[in-house]
Amino acid sequence: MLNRFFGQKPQEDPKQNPGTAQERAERNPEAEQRLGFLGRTRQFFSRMSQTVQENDTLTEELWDELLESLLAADVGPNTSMWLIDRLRQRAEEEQMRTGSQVQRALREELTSLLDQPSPLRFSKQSPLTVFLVIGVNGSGKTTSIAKMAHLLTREGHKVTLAAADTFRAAAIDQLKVWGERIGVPVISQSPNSDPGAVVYDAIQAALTRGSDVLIVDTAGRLHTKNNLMEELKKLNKIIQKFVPDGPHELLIVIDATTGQNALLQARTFAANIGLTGVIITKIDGTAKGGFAFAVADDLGVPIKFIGTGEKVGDLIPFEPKSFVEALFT
Ligand SMILES: Nc1nc2c(ncn2[C@@H]2O[C@H](COP(=O)(O)OP(=O)(O)OP(=O)(O)O)[C@@H](O)[C@H]2O)c(=O)[nH]1
Repeated sequence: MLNRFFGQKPQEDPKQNPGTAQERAERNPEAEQRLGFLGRTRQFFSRMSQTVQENDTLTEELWDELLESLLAADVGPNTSMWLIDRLRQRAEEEQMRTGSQVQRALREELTSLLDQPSPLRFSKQSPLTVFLVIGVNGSGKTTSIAKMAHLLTREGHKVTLAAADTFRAAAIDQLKVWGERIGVPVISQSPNSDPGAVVYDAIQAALTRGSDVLIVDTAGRLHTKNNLMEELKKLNKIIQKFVPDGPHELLIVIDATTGQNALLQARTFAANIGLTGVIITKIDGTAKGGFAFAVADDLGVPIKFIGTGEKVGDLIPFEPKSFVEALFT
C-alpha cells in the first residue's frame, strides 16, 4: 500500500525503498552529503506522495491534491498548472492506470523542465573570463560571489573580484572581508564611485596579475529597470574594450525563501538584460526546493548553482537529474 500513487513497493531495491537518511548515507555517503540540504524538501515531496496515495484511482481529487502539493512546494502557479495539464494529457494518451506510471511521467517532466546541466561559460579567445552578478540586497549575492571564487580557485583558476556595487559602503566592505578570508584580491573604490571605473580598474588589475577569472559584484537594483539596463550597458562596453567576447555570464542571485515574489521581479528583467544563469540561494532553509522548477520554467535560463548554507563551501553546481532523483528517493 505504501505510495500507491508514486508506485513504491516495500522491497529491497534501494531506488524503490530509500530507507532512513542513515541507511542512505551508508549506501552512498558522498551523494547523501551533497544532497543532504534537500532533507526538508524531500520530506515534503514524500508527504506529497503519501497524500496522493490515499486515492485509489486517477480521480479529479487526485489531480487537485497534486496541484495543491506542487503549489505548496513552491513550484509556482504557472508551472504547477502546466505540469498538471501535461500529466493529464499524457495519462490519457498513454492510457496510464497506475500511480507508478504517473510518478515516472512526473519525474520525467520535472527533469525536462530543468533542462541540461549548464556549466559556467569561459572565454575561448581571451585570457580573461568575466562574470557579472546581479541580485537584490540580502539575496545572498555577496556570499555567492565569494563561494564561486572559492570554488573556482580550488579548481585551479586565478580569480579577482570587483566590488562594483558601490551604492552601499557595507557591500564593499563585506566583499573585502570575504576576499581576505578566501585569499582572493578585491578591487574597490570609495562608496558611490562609478561602477564603471571599478570594473575598469579591476580588469587592469586582473590582467596584470594574470587572473583568468574576474567576478563583478554589480548593484543590480532590480526595481529600476532602466537604471539596471543602463548600468549593464556601460559595464559591457568597458569590459568589451579589453575582453571582446565578454561578459561571459550574467548571473542573477535569487533567494529561495522569498519565493514567487523574487521570481516576479526577476522575470521582468530576464528577457531584457540577457541573463545567462541563476544562482538560487538559501534552498537549505526551506522545504520548498520546488522553487527551482518555477525558476527554470519562468525565467527560461539555466540554474547554475545552488547555495546550500552560509559557509564558503556551501555552493554546488546544479545537476538537474540528481536534483530530481534526490527528491524522489
Ligand atoms: N542558509 C543560507 N544562508 C545564506 C546563503 N547564501 C547567503 N546566505 C546568508 O544570507 C545573508 C545575506 O547574504 P549576503 O551575501 O550578505 O547578501 P547580499 O545579497 O550581498 O546582500 P547585501 O549584503 O544586503 O547587499 C547572509 O547572512 C548570508 O550568510 C545560503 O545559500 N544559505
